[in-house]
Amino acid sequence: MPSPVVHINNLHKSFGKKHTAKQVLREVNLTVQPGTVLGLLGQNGSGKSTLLKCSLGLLRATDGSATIMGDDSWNLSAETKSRLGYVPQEAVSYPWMRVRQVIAYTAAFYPAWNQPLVDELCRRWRLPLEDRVGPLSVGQIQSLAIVLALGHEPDLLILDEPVASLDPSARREFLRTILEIVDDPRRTVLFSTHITSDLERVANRVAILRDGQIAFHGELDDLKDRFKRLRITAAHDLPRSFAVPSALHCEIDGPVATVSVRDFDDRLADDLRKQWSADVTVHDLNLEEIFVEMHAPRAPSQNPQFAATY
Ligand SMILES: Nc1ncnc2c1ncn2[C@@H]1O[C@H](COP(=O)(O)OP(=O)(O)OP(=O)(O)O)[C@@H](O)[C@H]1O
Repeated sequence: MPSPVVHINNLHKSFGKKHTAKQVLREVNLTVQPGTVLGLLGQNGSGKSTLLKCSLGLLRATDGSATIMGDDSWNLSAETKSRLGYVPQEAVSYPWMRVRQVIAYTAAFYPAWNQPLVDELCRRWRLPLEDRVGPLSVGQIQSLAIVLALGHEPDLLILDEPVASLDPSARREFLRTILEIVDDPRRTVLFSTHITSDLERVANRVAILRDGQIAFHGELDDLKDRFKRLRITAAHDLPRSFAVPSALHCEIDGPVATVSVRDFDDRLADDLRKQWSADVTVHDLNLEEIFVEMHAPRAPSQNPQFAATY
């Protein structure tokens, strides 16, 4: 097994003073191997940006640790920093400079700057090289930030909601670029997003933050194999006590039940067929549907087996 690019070990992060401290992350463990495209999902305020900043050493963990390429995040060496690219949610800019000048300024920090790649990305994203950065649109500033983070061809690219302000064609170009980058198995991408369809297109792994913890981390396909919607049509009306193991959500209408489950396997469908003399069909859920099911508010009594970690 190669050394992980990112390793987060039992990380806690709180903001504020002791008595009034607000805990945002607790017992977070996450390991990212080289060649991974990991999409980080979570509701607003779930701590995605905080986790990315702790990983990068931009925020200090309250407890636990994070390393990047084996280097402690809080004390990253210049060598490790030179192999990193980061696009924060609030992209830093130089409003008085022209786009061309910002690119040249940033390039000067990196001996191995790939100017042809930068030229190509500026062309694809139609960045106005002679315009000043200040009046650029939010989407143009975001595109510029991504170009600046890619110019030195980092081994690890960390992007915090990189496409939130991009139009559909710019988003498509961005996704194409990400796919090109990870064609090289040494490259790793970690990005947070709310756009689940984009994540499904480019990521091979997903991590879901919920209540300050990683509720799921694994392959996207594994997540989709586990979360299913069952339609159960029994011979007779189903009783009010009808329950399905690992159900997240259940609706009953006479003999028909529609149930979302988080731990599907074929035996579950067979057991239901036998127990209720039922016809059971199994339906796939897309990532957005899984995310919504995982976060849907439900009464504790509705599903006693429900647990925070999936
Ligand atoms: N410097 C800070 N001081 C105090 N609280 C903070 C600070 N930074 C973040 N928080 C709080 O931590 C929580 C998580 O914020 P964070 O920005 O990490 O969430 P997020 O998942 O990235 O949200 P979004 O999807 O809306 O961007 C929020 O409640 C936020 O107010």
